[in-house]
Amino acid sequence: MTIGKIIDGKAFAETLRGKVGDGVIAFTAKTGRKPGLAVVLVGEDPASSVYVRNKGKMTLAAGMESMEFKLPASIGEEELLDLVEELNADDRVDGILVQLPLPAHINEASVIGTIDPAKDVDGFHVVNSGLLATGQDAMVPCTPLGCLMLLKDELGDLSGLEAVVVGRSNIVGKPMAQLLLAENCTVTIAHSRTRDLASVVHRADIVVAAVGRAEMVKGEWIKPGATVIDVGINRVTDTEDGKSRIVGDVATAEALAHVRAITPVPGGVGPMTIAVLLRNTLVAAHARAGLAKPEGL
Ligand SMILES: NC(=O)C1=CN([C@@H]2O[C@H](COP(=O)(O)OP(=O)(O)OC[C@H]3O[C@@H](n4cnc5c(N)ncnc54)[C@H](OP(=O)(O)O)[C@@H]3O)[C@@H](O)[C@H]2O)C=CC1
Ligand SMILES: Nc1nc(=O)c2c([nH]1)NC[C@@H]1CN(c3ccc(C(=O)N[C@@H](CCC(=O)O)C(=O)O)cc3)C=[N+]21
Repeated sequence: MTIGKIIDGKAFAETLRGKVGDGVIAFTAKTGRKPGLAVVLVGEDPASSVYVRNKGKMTLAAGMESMEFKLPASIGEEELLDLVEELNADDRVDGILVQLPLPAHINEASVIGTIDPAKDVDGFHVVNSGLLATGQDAMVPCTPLGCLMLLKDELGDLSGLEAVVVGRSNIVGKPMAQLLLAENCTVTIAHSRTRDLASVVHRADIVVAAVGRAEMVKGEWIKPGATVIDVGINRVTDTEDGKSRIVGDVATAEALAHVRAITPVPGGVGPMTIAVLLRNTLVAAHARAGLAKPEGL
């Protein structure tokens, strides 16, 4: 039996971060300042704290300015909106990321809608999602853009391929579908009300799983030779050693016998998300400084 390839997202992300680092040096030489990324974390969600710490570390390693704002979960919406306005007005800040989800008493859409679209390095503002949906130059959400980079690296031209995106969130599923459509894929978006998910997935040359359910996409659902991108980050407790580890939305071990290539969890899409965040921040810094878009990113 042939076994599929495991796509090394970690290595790809490292290369991308290296290119971003070169771009940062050039930007700093031209403008006399470093690109700046502000990350806002509300509450104490331990998983979120890990992402924020990693992002902060990588931002500094790429030569950028990192600003972190840790706010208590009890903060009012007005106060959070005021902070976003301050960051909008701060010239040192090129990118603003407000970690999601926010506590239930805060309206996420109002917070995202308050971010200056030019600093919206997550690409979540309706201006950016609208630009993406209409085929215009936009800030593109980091995770889907990272997935697309891996797919193009693996497959080259995606034109005409059948793509199935499982999940329709605003942060992963929907923008992923838009990107694949722009690459001329025939795109299906599946979700919790989809009937016979197994046979929908079985049509796909490209499967992107962004569900948030540990190993729900089974190996036998995958069409032989398909390429699978596993976005899921699910913390599970190992039944054998009782230790906690993270797994994706795809049953990877089973899927390996069917796929052409698949991203692992960890070491697949996650590191790409952070690398693209830095890339988007560098791109935003160039646009705000009136400089041409950096090449090769
Ligand atoms: N690696 C990375 O960088 C990132 C990873 N993630 C991870 O990706 C996963 C998805 O994240 P996100 O999009 O924010 O999640 P959401 O919970 O916002 O969306 C999940 C989607 O999956 C669908 N879904 C849920 N259950 C099923 C089911 N049984 N069958 C088919 N579809 C189903 C939902 O459908 P419906 O709309 O009908 O409810 C929904 O559209 C999570 O594990 C998250 O942790 C997220 C962001 C970045
Ligand atoms: N405004 C906003 N933007 C986001 O992009 C955003 C967010 N909110 N909320 C949470 C999700 C999740 N997310 C991840 C980023 C990196 C890894 C990552 O680096 N993962 C590594 C390590 C995982 C580990 O071992 O813990 C990996 O998969 O190899 C995972 C998940 C970004 N998100």
